[in-house]
Amino acid sequence: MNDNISGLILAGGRGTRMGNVEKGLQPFRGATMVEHVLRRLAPQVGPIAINANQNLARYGELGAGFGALVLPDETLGFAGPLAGLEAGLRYCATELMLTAPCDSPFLPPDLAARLLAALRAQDADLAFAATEEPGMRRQPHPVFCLVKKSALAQLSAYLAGGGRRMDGWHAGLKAAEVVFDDGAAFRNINTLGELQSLDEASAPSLAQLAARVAGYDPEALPVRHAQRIIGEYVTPVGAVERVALRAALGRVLADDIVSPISVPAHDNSAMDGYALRDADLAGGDAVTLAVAGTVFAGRPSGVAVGPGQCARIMTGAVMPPGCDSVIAQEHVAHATEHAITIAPGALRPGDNRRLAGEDLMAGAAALARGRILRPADLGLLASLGIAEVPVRRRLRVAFFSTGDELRSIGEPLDAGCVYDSNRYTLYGMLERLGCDLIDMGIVKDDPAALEAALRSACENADAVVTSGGVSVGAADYTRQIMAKLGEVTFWKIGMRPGRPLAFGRIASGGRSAFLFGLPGNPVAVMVSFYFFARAALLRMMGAEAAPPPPLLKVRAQAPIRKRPGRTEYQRGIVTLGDDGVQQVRTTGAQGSGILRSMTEANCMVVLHDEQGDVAAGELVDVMLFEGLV
Ligand SMILES: Nc1nc2c(c(=O)[nH]1)N[C@H]1C(S)=C(S)[C@@H](COP(=O)(O)OP(=O)(O)OC[C@H]3O[C@@H](n4cnc5c(N)ncnc54)[C@H](O)[C@@H]3O)O[C@H]1N2
Ligand code: MOO
Ligand SMILES: [Mg+2]
Repeated sequence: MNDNISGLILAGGRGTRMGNVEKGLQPFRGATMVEHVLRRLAPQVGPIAINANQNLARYGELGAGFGALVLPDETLGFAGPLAGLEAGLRYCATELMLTAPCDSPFLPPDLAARLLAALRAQDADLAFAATEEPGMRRQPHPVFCLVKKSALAQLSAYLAGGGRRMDGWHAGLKAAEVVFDDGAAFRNINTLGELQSLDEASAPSLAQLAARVAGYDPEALPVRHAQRIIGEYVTPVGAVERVALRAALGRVLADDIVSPISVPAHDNSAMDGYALRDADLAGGDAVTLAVAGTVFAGRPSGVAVGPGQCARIMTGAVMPPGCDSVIAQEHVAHATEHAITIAPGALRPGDNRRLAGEDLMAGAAALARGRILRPADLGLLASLGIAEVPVRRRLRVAFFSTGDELRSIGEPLDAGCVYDSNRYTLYGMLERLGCDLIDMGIVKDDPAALEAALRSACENADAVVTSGGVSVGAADYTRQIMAKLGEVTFWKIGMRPGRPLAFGRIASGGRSAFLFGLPGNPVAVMVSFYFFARAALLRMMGAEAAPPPPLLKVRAQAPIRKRPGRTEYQRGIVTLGDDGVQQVRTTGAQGSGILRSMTEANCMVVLHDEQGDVAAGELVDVMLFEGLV
């Protein structure tokens, strides 16, 4: 650390190349971009600050652990990095200041030391980094700059004259250019695509993940193993946006919310009644107290209550100093405007007093990141006075059906054809997860059409969900094309329905997307979605804290046939038995083409791998379709 150098992270831009997202706050390898820069820069400098013009509170929270202050530009209108440099230099209390942009998570650990050495050696006013790669022209990086505070006057004059060039302001000052040989260290991340691909570069391949599963057999893979591999392979999308409180319903919270205030802010009354001092009730006899005044909700208490006195108080009104409890007005033995009488034992010390912070204490964790915001969460955030929340951007999911036999609604149903229902169930399931959808219609069993559809889906979405063609039929080209476009694996899962499943990642046009190739049978597609795709998509949405729906134990109303060695998801109907206890029966025929079984059911009966036939009265696991919230 060099106490003679202040650090300044430049995060004041508008991130236009990232689609106006706040660059410094984008998640990257388990932290935000600005945190990566803080971690690298803080050890090289003394005081450190972040120049930002939006989301100041969030930068403040992230910087707090490094003792970093947040400095907005003093010039209006996003004048570029020089305005940040000016704000930093004005504030700077050391001889020198070192700047780095917030989108350079790999900056060199010896940046300060090397720039300082050159600045001293050449007796320069500033020193900045440059890189030289074999066969390329030398590239200056003027935002990685060590500059003397004394350069402030020249900078301010340049800005006042309308100048904006990072490499133009110091004409006339002595500048040292320091060549670093590690170009990658100065790599800045300009687009969300770059951010994502760098994040992915460190991820294990599907084959590596499969190798970690003991006894891995793609032809007979237990459900839990497939779920694990999928969960480890998918990665969350990075981008974060801030939305108004109401718009956050159903969205994934991107950051922990710490309570900025205590709720309630003051001790207050839980009843309309009289606030009093517990000491006055100590005798064990009936007590008469003089009414010293009245306290209404929404105002400071303003009433002094001495020994032998009480105050008339309304629900929610601030407790007067010295008062410990409240007696509800209907529990007072006798009351006039001026005095009340309380019978012995009518009240215990502390009754009906709500303590300041009993709901939430200032500084306490209110909501954890990764949570899907529900109605109660909106209310809780409102109670904290929070108007806007950071949420992950919506996941973009492209989906289509495959098969020559499929017809769209409105088309005549030719001989041997069926209407495409999977696209509608998929639409419903994806919409309920809160994804942005790209419905790509029906794609024929034709290699060129399939390839074009998969490429386009991959270039426009984070995830691609298809149905059909993943089994072994002669016209199923889907597998072949999927495998051609990326790392895709084809499993036979030990389950029913939903045995065949394709999963992986495909790439096209410099973009990649996770692929879920679900089986074509109308029940199989839903079961595969619920038990594989759903959790994976939630993870991609950043919803780590969203718990899976619970399994409940319910009594089987009749025997259920089940073959050991595979997981069965039978469609069930939970009802209330005559004895008032819940019971479940199956919907009857469980064929994976019988979609009616899904509409009749209100739950899935989950029969695990090792389970065999179920006797009437035995408890089975069920997962209810409808959640309350
Ligand atoms: N020899 C084998 N045959 C099959 C196996 C197997 O292991 N060996 N697995 C069976 C299982 S289990 C399933 S599930 C299906 C899955 O097949 P595909 O994913 O290849 O799907 P398709 O052949 O395209 O279609 C199956 C079935 O579903 C109907 N379908 C497809 N898409 C839709 C849609 N969008 N809307 C409505 N119905 C749809 C399609 O007409 C077929 O009847 O393979 C078994 N065979
Ligand atoms: O198991 Mo398939 O998925 O019959 O429907
Ligand atoms: Mg097939």
